[in-house]
Amino acid sequence: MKIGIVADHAGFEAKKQLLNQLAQAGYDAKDYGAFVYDAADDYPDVVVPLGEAIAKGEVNKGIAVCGSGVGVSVAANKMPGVRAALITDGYSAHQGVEHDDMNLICLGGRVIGPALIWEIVELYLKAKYDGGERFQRRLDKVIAIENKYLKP
Ligand SMILES: O=C(CO)[C@H](O)[C@H](O)[C@H](O)COP(=O)(O)O
Repeated sequence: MKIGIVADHAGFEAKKQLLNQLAQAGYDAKDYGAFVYDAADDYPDVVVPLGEAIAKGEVNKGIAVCGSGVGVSVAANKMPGVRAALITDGYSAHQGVEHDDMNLICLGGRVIGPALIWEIVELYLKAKYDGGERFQRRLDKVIAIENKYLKP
């Protein structure tokens, strides 16, 4: 499984810590930026390269961190193929993958601490899409919305 990670300035420290934790746990994680701390960077610029990598299939699961997790999730959900959600608890971290095939988890570096972030990320990465009939029916409806409103 290929993992991609991004953060703006408000998630920069959390990303650094996560990259270490992911490497220690044996995950193949690629950093898509920001590569230097810049208090004036903007979450849409930061999340787009990861959204593109998800859309192209270069990344199976993404992690995006900003201050609240709201900005990156709003921006990323404008990109076809990206199913992003702001997650603050363990249940949603795995259920979002199992039921909804979430492929980008968005976290608030100013909201939740490092221990909870890692607990959430581990649950997210270990979870697999269930693929059951009702989940696929709903996902197909989400894809139909995407095709109607997001694609030219
Ligand atoms: O948290 C966010 C909103 O959802 C943004 O992504 C930014 O991290 C936040 O707005 C940054 O705030 P700052 O005052 O510019 O540091």
